[in-house]
Amino acid sequence: MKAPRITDTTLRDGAHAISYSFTEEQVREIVGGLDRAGVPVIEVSHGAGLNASTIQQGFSKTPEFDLIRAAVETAEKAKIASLFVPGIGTSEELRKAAEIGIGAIRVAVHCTEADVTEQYIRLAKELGIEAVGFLMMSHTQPAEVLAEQAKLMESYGADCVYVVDSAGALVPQGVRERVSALKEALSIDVGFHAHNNLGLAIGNSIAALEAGADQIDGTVRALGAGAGNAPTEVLVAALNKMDLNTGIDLSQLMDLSEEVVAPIMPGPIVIDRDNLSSGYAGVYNSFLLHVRHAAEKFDLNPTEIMEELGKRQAIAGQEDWILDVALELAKKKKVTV
Ligand SMILES: CC[C@H](O)CC(=O)C(=O)O
Ligand SMILES: [Mn+2]
Repeated sequence: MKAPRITDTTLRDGAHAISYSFTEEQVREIVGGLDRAGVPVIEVSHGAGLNASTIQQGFSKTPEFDLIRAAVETAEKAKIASLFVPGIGTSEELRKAAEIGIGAIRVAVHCTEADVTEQYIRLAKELGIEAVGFLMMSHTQPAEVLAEQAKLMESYGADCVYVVDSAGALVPQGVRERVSALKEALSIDVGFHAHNNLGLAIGNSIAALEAGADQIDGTVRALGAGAGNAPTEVLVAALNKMDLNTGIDLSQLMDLSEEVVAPIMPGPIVIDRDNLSSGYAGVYNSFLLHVRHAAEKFDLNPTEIMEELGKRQAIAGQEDWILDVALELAKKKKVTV
């Protein structure tokens, strides 16, 4: 097994957990710490990607291009990446981010919709930056389907394709099957992005590595949507124990986690009832904040909404279903009372 390339996405996936409130100062501090520790790729953007600061996705406190510029100015060695969801972001934002100096774009789509990434993966390559395909909600499809979708991304010029466990619903066997299928089908890198709803973010990342994954995501102190991600510092510690040297300084990462990231967090990331029910029902983690708001508004338990979204197989981009579901559940309750 070889050491993976680590991408830290605290400043992107973590934004979901703190209502998109990162400031330029926080970005400079976190990028500085990650860069000094030797993390090679740092992702910065709205949690739902470029141009996602909207009423549907949640408004950013600071314009994202200011955050991306701060990151690019701060990083001395690390490559700055951003996330891009076709339809939320447009070519204009992708060009602007490249102009500011990002070195990679991760193009994220539901895992059966690789065809909509073509235009953006090709544009990224024209702009001279790395292009990564991000197959979200990968638990919903069998390995063969994911491999076909990943092959499409490779044919558009992607440098890597990720299996993304958006709902934290996969177990190690499922991760192994999916990563192995992509490794067999592709000649580019394969990555894995975990969420911790079933307490398996680190275990699943190790399973991905055993199946040949080349790139793995983490977030400092697990700061990410819902149940959070694989904590980058824990991942590095586990890899060290496995004699896989990522070149990342563990003690600097632990300091960053304790002294810089923890104070920003409203509380520790835990697998509470909402997060466990979301992973168990296979619901997208980024829905959590919106589900909690809807539950409060309609006096419901967030778990009821999660279970119904799971039954309806809601995917990224269907945030508007959350209110519909909550309204329907509230009406039903009134009728039965
Ligand atoms: C498109 C936003 C989303 O949070 C991407 C991601 O990290 C995931 O699907 O897990
Ligand atoms: Mn995520």
